[in-house]
Amino acid sequence: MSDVRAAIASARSIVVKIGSSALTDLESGLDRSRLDALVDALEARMAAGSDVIVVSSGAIGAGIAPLGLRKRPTDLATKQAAASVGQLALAHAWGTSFARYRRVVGQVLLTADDISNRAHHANAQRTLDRLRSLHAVAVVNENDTVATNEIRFGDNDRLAALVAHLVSADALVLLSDVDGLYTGDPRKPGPDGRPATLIAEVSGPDDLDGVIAGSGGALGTGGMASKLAAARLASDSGVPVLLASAADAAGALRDASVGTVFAARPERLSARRFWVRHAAESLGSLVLDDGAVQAVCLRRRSLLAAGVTAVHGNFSSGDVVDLVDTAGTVRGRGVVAYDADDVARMIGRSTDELPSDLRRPIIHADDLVPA
Ligand SMILES: Nc1ncnc2c1ncn2[C@@H]1O[C@H](COP(=O)(O)OP(=O)(O)O)[C@@H](O)[C@H]1O
Ligand SMILES: N[C@@H](CCC(=O)OP(=O)(O)O)C(=O)O
Repeated sequence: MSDVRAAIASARSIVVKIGSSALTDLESGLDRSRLDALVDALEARMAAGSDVIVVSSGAIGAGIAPLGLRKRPTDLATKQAAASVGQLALAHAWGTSFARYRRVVGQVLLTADDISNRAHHANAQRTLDRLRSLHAVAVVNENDTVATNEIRFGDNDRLAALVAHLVSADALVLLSDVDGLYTGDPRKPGPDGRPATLIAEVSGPDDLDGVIAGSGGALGTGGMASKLAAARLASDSGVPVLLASAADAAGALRDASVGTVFAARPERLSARRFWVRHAAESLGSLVLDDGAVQAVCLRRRSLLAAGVTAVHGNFSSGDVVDLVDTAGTVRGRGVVAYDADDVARMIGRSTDELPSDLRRPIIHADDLVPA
């Protein structure tokens, strides 16, 4: 067995995320027998000595049938209404299913803001920790009814990876309707007409070269791209990831013998760099010329005004901004040292042309993270 699988199999604390497609269908809503099978597998892992936090999608999926809607809503207000109906059913179903084992469940609803904001972050951490010490299972979901387009998590894959980071979990398990990462969407033939093949282990970004991460099904939201982004986020915080089918939950949780595993990076990203890359919301962007992209994103130098060609957004000193190249691709992120209007006055000028109070780099190398 590979080292990564062994680490996941023996992880003391794990976060397990279950996608909408694994728990709900369009016509019948929540599938209780599938949920019971998942709870059996989770309970077996807990009986073997692991602490488990569940991140459960499915609120919108569970709210579709009771509201008489025929497909997954696309507008925010209907999604939020469906989530408010479905979350009640979802939390109740988790509670009833775990009650078969006399296990108590606590519902934890979070938004992206709760992870970026230090005070909320500490509260969420404390609640999760206390639920664990009381032997209750936390069932986490995005707080859909208060989340807006701007602040909502891209999806629960990201939320699950942020929760794994928050509680310093030893492993993250993503359970979906697909049995792992394929070279392309397994529902479609690849560009050469051949079927996509399963990738058993991803050791680093090079293993993803040529992989096509497509969109999700009728009920899922994130698709494979969001699972890869979540795996990267977890890997940056030193957490290995297993992606498997919810139908294989028993094997996935027993010995990590199924699906695709993603190795954690050897050294965790520092807390500051992690926050810049993953938690903070970007409030603007700076366009960099080719020389600045090379210096900053590849050679990790500080960003000077001379390499910036345009500035967008209304940010203040201390905010996080995206760094984009001239083709519009995001190449990194950083904490900007000046307000947007100061940056606008400085761009394209060499340091000795600038007044003495504007001679610090626009972004210091320690505050920069490549994409
Ligand atoms: N490269 C790929 N490998 C595996 N699945 C892929 C890939 N590209 C796209 N997919 C699709 O992504 C789907 C899983 O995403 P999604 O429906 O959002 O799941 P969930 O509801 O579990 O979050 C799979 O059913 C699969 O069809
Ligand atoms: N929070 C929402 C959607 C979450 C979501 O990311 O869905 P999925 O891609 O199936 O994990 C819900 O519970 O329906």
